Amino acid sequence: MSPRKRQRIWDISQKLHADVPVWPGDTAFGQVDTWQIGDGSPVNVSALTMSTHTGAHADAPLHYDAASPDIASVDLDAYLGECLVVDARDCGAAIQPEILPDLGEAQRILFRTYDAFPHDAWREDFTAIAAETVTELASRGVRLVGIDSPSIDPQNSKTMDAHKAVLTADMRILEGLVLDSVPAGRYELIALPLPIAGGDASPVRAILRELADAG
Ligand SMILES: Nc1ccccc1C(=O)C[C@H](N)C(=O)O
Ligand SMILES: [Zn+2]
Ligand SMILES: [Zn+2]
Repeated sequence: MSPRKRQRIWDISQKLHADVPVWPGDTAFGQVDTWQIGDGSPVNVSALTMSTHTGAHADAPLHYDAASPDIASVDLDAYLGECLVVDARDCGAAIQPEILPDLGEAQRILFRTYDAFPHDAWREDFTAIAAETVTELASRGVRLVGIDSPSIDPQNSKTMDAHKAVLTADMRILEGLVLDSVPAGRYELIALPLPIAGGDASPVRAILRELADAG
């Protein structure tokens, strides 16, 4: 029997550290030592302080609707399975429906909007997703929409139109992905949120894996 071909993996998560850019006014990432090896302790243990929306993360419906489920209550199947990565660079303020390619059978769509992900500084001019695009994706059977931007709505949005369109279609959201090294195409997505009780979002370790049937 021929050896099983290793499927390539792309890590599409941001590294978490003290200087990771966060939403203006939100909680900065912090890490402190609780115990350290030596002085009577056999182990190192630290404690984290962070916004639930730090780095690559999954929004819970609770984030944009107070009566909706928390991140511990969402089904996991939306965050695991075949996805389509779409090159949406040069879309300006928001991704419009007209740029959508033929999605085939894809139920998960990830949009790349950066040439180079801004790891070192907050960029407020990020590309969002027009609510009409969310609605069009839902009409084509899409269950999860992801993006490398920190939000699917513009930073100054007060109406959260894209999130509300997601709520209407009961879709799921991934934000803060890093897609710089990922060519447009079909992949297996694995990006599972933590079961944080009452959580409005959860960090995820998001990866893409080459599909077994890829040529
Ligand atoms: N931390 C925040 C604080 C206030 C308002 C928005 C944010 C966000 O991070 C945006 C979020 N990722 C979103 O789901 O749109
Ligand atoms: Zn978020
Ligand atoms: Zn969001």
